[in-house]
Amino acid sequence: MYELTDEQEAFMRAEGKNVLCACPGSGKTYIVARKVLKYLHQWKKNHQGMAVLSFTNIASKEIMDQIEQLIGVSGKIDYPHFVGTVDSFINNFIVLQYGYLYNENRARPQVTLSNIWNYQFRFWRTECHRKGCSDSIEKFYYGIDGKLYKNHSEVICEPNSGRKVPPCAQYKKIYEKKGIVFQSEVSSFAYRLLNENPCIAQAIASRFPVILIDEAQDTSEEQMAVFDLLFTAGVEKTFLVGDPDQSIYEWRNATPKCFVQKMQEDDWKTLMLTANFRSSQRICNAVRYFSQSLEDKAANTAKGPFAAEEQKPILLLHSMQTGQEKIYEYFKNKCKEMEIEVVSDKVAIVTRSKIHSDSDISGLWKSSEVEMFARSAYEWYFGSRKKAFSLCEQAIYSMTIGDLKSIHSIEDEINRVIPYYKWKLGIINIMTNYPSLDTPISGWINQFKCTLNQLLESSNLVQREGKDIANVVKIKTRDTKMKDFKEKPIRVFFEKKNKESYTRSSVHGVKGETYEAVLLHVQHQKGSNTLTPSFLNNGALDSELMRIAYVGMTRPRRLLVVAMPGTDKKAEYPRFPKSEWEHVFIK
Ligand SMILES: Nc1ncnc2c1ncn2[C@@H]1O[C@H](COP(=O)(O)OP(=O)(O)OP(=O)(O)O)[C@@H](O)[C@H]1O
Repeated sequence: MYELTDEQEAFMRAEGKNVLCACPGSGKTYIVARKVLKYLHQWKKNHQGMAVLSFTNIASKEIMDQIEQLIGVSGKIDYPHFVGTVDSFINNFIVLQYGYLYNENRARPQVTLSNIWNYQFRFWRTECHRKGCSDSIEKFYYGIDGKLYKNHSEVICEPNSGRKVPPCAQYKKIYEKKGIVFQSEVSSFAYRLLNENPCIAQAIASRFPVILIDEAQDTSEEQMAVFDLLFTAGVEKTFLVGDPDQSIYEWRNATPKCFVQKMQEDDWKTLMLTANFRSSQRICNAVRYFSQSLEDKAANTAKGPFAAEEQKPILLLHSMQTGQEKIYEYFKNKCKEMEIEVVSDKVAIVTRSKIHSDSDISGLWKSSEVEMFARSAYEWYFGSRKKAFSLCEQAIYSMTIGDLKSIHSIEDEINRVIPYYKWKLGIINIMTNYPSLDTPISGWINQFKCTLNQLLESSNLVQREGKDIANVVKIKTRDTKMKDFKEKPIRVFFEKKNKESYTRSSVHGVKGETYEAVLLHVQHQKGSNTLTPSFLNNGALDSELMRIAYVGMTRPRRLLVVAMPGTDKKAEYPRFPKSEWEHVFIK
């Protein structure tokens, strides 16, 4: 066990309601594991436990692994405690247990991703069909404010003459009565349950008197509203651990706002971890310009084994014509000069761009179609919706119509079988129902099989011989090199590419990781949500894009290089002052 810093000690002593704002490399998982261990040793209650929550199964597993390392034996934290994801906590302990109160049969609700029931409803209007509302009831949900939303926008619809509520709201009632809860509304449903039934909130608070949320900067507003009700209902000890500067999952409704707000509330105590055990002091000094939390504050203190590294971070400026290989060559040579071995767990080249090459497991995908679906899902969530559509379309075409190789125009071929506009809607329906990319790959495949089955059944498309779902949607079952690959979230198989000697990854793919040297490559790309030199120098610190840059820059221990176009030697780079950054020009 490490000797703890004063700040870490303060966290170990803390009781009541606490927010721990922890800088990169401060050992969040380590200190969470120590805290949990401390409580486990003291625990005397048989039917009340701790809830130790994070956002992905992988993160939960990391906490468990860390605890095992500390106690030196492998085991499981079992009843009465719960270690798992925020989603599974809300599903299992709130929605599935008490949701029966809101349906007519008093049955356990069904949480679902897609609408497989298609209940009949006579009152749709032409406009409802035109806007696509009649076909997408799973996109409607009540927010915690009680208002009806579709795709994050409030539904503002003039009710039919004589009707008090719009048809979508009436249709939604039918589903509600049958106990069908769509995944998108689980948190707001849980909120409503607790809000309208304070005794349930009290029961859960009493079942879990200690709640600890790791990576709490990624809590959505709805999730935080649910936890707020539990906190006020009597949870005795609460710990929100996170770093608002590292919130990079807005696409799944994560927002650092809730976390930051707690830091400002009087009844919450804010604790800080400002010692960085990962990076050199020079890196800590240089990256503070990209952190909102450190605006007008001192840099974090480097306390790790490379705290005193002499090498300044490098701003590598090149012309628009400079080839990528030249930039990488410079970086690799610099690594060699610093005696950093260029291997994938020590050296990483990261970009903001979202799509990367395939997994490291050979023969992972058992058909070209399943790979296209998985790739399409990755594009759908992280990349280009157009690419996602094209991949999904090709996979469905190959499963139901014919060989892709022999066709000239996919649209013409499809039109022979089914009107293209109907086909297009079908594809969109499949994509909007892709399971989350945080699902472990084997679970993702199983969930996707069910969704695809339902969606193909509801269309008139017939699967070709040998191309049925069971044959096509399949992955490898065993791998000798990576035995636990089935437990890994599916996104992992697209985020990294370790085939070269170094790691190549999107910033999302290296979140939480440590390397000796990192090159953040600011590629020149068109588009509003890309990193550019001007954004890095002048962009808002509270934007997700800046946080993505910050996460990338805070991964290395010894060498940080940021490469971007810039040939004017007199140009100003306000966030890369020469006192902290070495400016290097290459042609
Ligand atoms: N008191 C301590 N003394 C020495 N090392 C420590 C101490 N506390 C934590 N550490 C180590 O510091 C390292 C911190 O890195 P880690 O990746 O866990 O940080 P983190 O907070 O998760 O960072 P990030 O949020 O940037 O991913 C870990 O290896 C951890 O074991």
